[in-house]
Amino acid sequence: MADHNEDLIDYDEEEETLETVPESAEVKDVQEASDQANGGPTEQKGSYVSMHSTGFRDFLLKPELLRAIVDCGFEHPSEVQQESIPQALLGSDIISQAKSGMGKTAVFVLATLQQVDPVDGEVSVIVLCHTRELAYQIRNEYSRFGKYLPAVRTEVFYGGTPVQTDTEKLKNKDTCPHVVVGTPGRVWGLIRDKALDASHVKFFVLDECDRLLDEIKMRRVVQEIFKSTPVNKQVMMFTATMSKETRQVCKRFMQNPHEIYVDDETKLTLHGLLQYYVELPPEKKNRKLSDILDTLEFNQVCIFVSSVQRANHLNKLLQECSFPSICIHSGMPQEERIARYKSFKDFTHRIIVATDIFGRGIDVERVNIVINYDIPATPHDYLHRVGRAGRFGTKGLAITFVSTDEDKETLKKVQERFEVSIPEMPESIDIASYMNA
Ligand SMILES: Nc1ncnc2c1ncn2[C@@H]1O[C@H](COP(=O)(O)OP(=O)(O)OP(=O)(O)O)[C@@H](O)[C@H]1O
Repeated sequence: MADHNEDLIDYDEEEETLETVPESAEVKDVQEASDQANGGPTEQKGSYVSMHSTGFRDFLLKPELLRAIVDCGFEHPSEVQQESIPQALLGSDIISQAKSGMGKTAVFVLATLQQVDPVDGEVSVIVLCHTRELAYQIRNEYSRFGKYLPAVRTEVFYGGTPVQTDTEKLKNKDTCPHVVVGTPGRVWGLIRDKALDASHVKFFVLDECDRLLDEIKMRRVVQEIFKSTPVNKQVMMFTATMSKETRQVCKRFMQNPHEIYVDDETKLTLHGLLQYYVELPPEKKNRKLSDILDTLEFNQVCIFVSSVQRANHLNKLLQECSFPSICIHSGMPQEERIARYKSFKDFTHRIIVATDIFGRGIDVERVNIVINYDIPATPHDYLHRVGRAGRFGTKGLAITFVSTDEDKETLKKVQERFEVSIPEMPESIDIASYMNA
């Protein structure tokens, strides 16, 4: 099959208008009731995640899922899990917005695994996201949480890989997945070519939904997939950032959705994250970067740049200076992209130079420093990129290089929008302030 939708996978995000989202009254009620029942919210893990004494057990999940949750080392649900999982399990459509790294993935993975009734040869769940690496990561989350539910098969389908392999899996009853995770281009290609029969889908999930729906080309593809599924299904959407307009677009895919906004816009900044900027001319960026990497302690670092070419160049330069770096961007073969994602996740490399394909959703626990070598295009992008450090309330550090008036303007917008003060990077930074003990 011609792979003509592949260009939809990596695209430039457009500027969006943000607005403050108040916590919905209903969410507040649930929250208050839960706090009362549990003697108030509690702080756990010595971190910045607000937890509740309610446990995963209270969600009445299947024992197989509870076992897997224990294996994952999850002790308590985070706030977004606390708010969203019970609603999702009731079958209502949900839009769930919460800070980066607070466990939104587990909400839909657990909710779908709990509810799915696997029938061989039928795809029951479709999960869409905007990059191939994220799709791969989500499939792995299905494997982690579904390890004691062997009857439920999950597959990931994305572009840049042989379509024949996907088609073969889908046409054989014994290998046809019950859960399909994928990027819109490939999933639509498979449906359009009748390799994937979406007529049994009961759960439709969009992760990073604003990214999937804001850009008109991508939205059209998502719409096509949506239209090929039955009317009666549960629709769930997740993101950390969403404009008022996007929220309206999301709602058009849903029936009376339960809207869960754990954090209003000004609270989306991660509390465990130290944020600084460095003002410097472009020609001094390399020197400064090298100084930072030499001086600061880090477990793993993500360095974001604005283009494929700059990623290649900077990575080469770092390697020539003996820094253990790799790069990842859309200009490399798909297998190579996944291999690099894995080697970074497995701690084989400690520094990754990346374009925005790595800016959202990607979860690498040990990343404690993010460097915006090139400032991101929008405040939303900023929030997602720096959210790669400080996952699940851990400490982290984000440093943004600012060179032009435009860069300064973007930084100003970030500070205004998220009510955060980003000071100039001091001469020295206390290790304890950004390294977890
Ligand atoms: N209840 C929990 N207890 C401990 N760790 C958790 C819990 N829930 C999620 N995590 C871990 O927190 C990390 C972040 O989770 P996840 O990637 O789902 O965040 P997210 O909200 O989707 O972030 P983003 O907006 O960046 O995509 C993951 O490593 C996940 O395994």
